[in-house]
Amino acid sequence: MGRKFFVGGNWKCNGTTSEVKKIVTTLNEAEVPSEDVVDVVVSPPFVFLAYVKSLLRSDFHVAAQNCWVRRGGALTGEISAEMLVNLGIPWVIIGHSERRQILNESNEFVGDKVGYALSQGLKVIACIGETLEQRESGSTVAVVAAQTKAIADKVSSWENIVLAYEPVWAIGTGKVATPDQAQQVHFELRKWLQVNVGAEVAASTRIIYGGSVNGANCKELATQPDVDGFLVGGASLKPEFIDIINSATVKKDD
Ligand SMILES: O=C(CO)COP(=O)(O)O
Repeated sequence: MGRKFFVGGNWKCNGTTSEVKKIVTTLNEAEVPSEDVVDVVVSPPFVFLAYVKSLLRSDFHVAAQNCWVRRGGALTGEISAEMLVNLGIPWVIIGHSERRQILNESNEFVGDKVGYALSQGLKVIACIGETLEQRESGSTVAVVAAQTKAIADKVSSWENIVLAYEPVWAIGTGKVATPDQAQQVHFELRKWLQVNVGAEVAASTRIIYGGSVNGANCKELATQPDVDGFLVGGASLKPEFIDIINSATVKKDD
């Protein structure tokens, strides 16, 4: 298969300077597989990006948690993709459910953002996922397909995209998707990419899982053939994030 494992740490709106320093020190001292085996990307709040980048070991990378949908300018409070490029920030998370839900970011808006960020040279962790209500009504696949389509409509190359499947009901709830539940949706997403984008993109695009991943449940999730890594919230602030990075070497089920 050859998809490199990807582990992202989304710190969300957390941290003080001293807490950030402590997390980075732990990461810098960790024994983990090489960059050939796993991509590790941590995403601090904007205000700590430059600081984290300056302290962080060179085999780990940083991501912003958002960026503006088009070129910067008279947009008080926003951060543009160009600024991230200027700071040497390689990655950005786009379309996280907290922004979709709390800040009403639509599928189209998220698709536009992904397209613009890629056009500026950023790599994108694009987030999708259904709510509990949508899952219970049986529309999970339709919801994530529509979210993915809005992204695919604005993207000509998938080379710099990681797709993060994060069921909303599993985020911050301690209610992790079972390995089967995650695998099922990842499989459907890969199939969607195959039919609607192409076989090569489907085979090479990393689809990572997010939602209550921790040091104890990561290994079993990592055995699933279509789970190519994780986007971790709460546990990325703790030393167990190292265990999650190390799940990159778990053997996949056939
Ligand atoms: O939203 C997430 C990562 O982007 C997941 O958060 P938790 O790992 O805290 O559930």
